[in-house]
Amino acid sequence: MWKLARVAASSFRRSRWFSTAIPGPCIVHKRGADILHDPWFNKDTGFPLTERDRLGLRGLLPPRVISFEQQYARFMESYGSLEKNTQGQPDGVVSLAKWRILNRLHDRNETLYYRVLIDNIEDFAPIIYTPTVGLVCQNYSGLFRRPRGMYFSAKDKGEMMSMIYNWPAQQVDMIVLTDGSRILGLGDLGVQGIGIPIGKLDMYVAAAGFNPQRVLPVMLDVGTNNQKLLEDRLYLGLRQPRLEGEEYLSIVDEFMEAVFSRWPKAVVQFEDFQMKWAFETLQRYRKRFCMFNDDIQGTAGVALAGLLGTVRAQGRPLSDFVNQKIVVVGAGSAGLGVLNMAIQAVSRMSGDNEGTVKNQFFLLDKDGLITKERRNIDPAAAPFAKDLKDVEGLREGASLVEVVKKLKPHVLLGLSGVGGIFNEEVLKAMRESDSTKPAIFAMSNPTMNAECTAADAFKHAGENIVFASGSPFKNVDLGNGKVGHVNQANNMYLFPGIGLGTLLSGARFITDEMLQAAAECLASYITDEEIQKGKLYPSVSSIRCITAEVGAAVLRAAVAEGLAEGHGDVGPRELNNMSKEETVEYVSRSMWFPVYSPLVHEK
Ligand SMILES: NC(=O)c1ccc[n+]([C@@H]2O[C@H](COP(=O)([O-])OP(=O)(O)OC[C@H]3O[C@@H](n4cnc5c(N)ncnc54)[C@H](O)[C@@H]3O)[C@@H](O)[C@H]2O)c1
Ligand SMILES: O=C(O)C[C@H](O)C(=O)O
Ligand SMILES: [Mg+2]
Repeated sequence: MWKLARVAASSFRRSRWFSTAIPGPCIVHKRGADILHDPWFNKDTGFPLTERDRLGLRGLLPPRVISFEQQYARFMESYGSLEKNTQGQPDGVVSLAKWRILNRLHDRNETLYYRVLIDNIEDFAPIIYTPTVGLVCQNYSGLFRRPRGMYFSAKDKGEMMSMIYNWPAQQVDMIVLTDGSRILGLGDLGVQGIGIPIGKLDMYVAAAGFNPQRVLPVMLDVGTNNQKLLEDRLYLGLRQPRLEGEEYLSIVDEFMEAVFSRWPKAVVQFEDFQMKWAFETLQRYRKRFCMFNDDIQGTAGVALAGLLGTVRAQGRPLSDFVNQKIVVVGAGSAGLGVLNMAIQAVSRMSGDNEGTVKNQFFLLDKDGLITKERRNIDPAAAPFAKDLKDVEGLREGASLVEVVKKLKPHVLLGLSGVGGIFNEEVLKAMRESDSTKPAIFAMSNPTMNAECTAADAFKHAGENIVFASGSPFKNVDLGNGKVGHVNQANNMYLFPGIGLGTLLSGARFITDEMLQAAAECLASYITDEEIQKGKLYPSVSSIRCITAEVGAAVLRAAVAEGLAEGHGDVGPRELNNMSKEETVEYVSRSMWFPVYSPLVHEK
């Protein structure tokens, strides 16, 4: 236990994001106990005596003042005890216990919460984000203690323009919005899906340095089609079937108008919407508002960076991407997003138009290989349907194993939400891949929904593969001192940088060029040496550095397109004059970092 506290305390001091400058004051409009109950301002036992006097806190706290470092070490010690005391208990129980202790800190003292999160991001991301956040959403109505974020329901129609003013912060920079209809691979979780925007925004604070007082998680509760939830007496959402058609869209329209009328410069991320609404809302709003869909666009960039990495892993030049055979399993918002972006990349590399470059990509959904013979094909999937003459020996609806055996693809990429569909037979078939280093991406979340485990991938497809999963797995011990490296192919590598770069650019909307710049930046982040070790993505522990680079790439793309209007004191001319290095420096400097600021009371 002592050891853990020591480790924690030393990582606290080492944090490279710590600024030695005296933090500027923070204006607070409350006094006394109200401050202690506000996690934005609360310092617990850390209030200096002079501040206790100024803010009417004297006598409301035990007399001794505990330093931030000591508070940090104390929390890490409790966390360490919890780890020890829950040893041997089922994974879900342990993860939820860890989530609870972190959540309690989040609700009490945000400065300390974000500091421990930033310094220990590799250990804590799996708790506050994927995969534990999935379990939290499934159990949300029972776990609910305090509200976080805002809830707009179908019953609020006509009220949203005024409701938005109920949010206490003057300024909001980043909003993550869901309607709960496709939470990870867990389906429709209705109002319980609020856990996802909360987790994503925690990553925005930890990875991109958004000020937690300027982020807003939002749930649009338009009902649920999940019968179990509708019958659950504890369920906290509207007990009605989901709104559809124009009724649904009018709710989202009203919300978007309300948000941008109060905070015209905010960035909105759409998250975990079922496919039909994911695509429809993206088309509807992307030219009107500053928004993007993370599942379609963030995922695509992360997958593309990984796909380019697999070309390098084979010792081939990037231009060889155009010759890779890629099988995408899952024709939903994520799978189609990946295909669209990958095809754009091939078309740029080869100079051919998009229509002629689709041949290397193969798409399967729940009914197997999608060909032009498919009846009632989804219009979004139609452009990727294969002509039967281009897939000789395969039929409409061919199974995954048939497809892999026949095509011997370089890459097998799963975004199906179905756990285990890369079974032993499929993985063994990947041994015959035409690639010298076959790639397996089991990108579905959470862990139970991954198309295969890391251990199975290395066991059945061979030690020579490169492997990536959406949720974290431990590296695999291959024996004889060899290690099968596990990459986490998760959109968390991009969305924080997309959000921050966009905000700082002041662009009014997010273009394909900005997203492409983000993906290319991530792809180039990893060195050849790392690639040789099977690494396609950098370590999560360096997520702030990655985000600074990605954010700068997005910002520069906005400048290049003439979209940058600037942010705060930094106008378009200054942005335009910044070199690449200066832009990275500017983005890094703009990141909020958790330290206790002197609180100044103003009526
Ligand atoms: N790693 C990441 O960063 C990341 C990002 C986005 C989504 N995801 C994950 O991807 C999954 C899918 O997300 P989505 O938004 O595309 O969902 P979606 O519901 O829009 O699409 C799912 C697709 O999978 C297909 N499918 C279902 N069963 C199948 C089967 N047995 N074989 C082949 N295909 C099958 C469906 O037909 C559909 O086309 C989810 O688990 C989600 O968590 C991961
Ligand atoms: O939330 C994640 O971990 C990634 C992605 O957005 C998903 O929907 O699975
Ligand atoms: Mg998502």
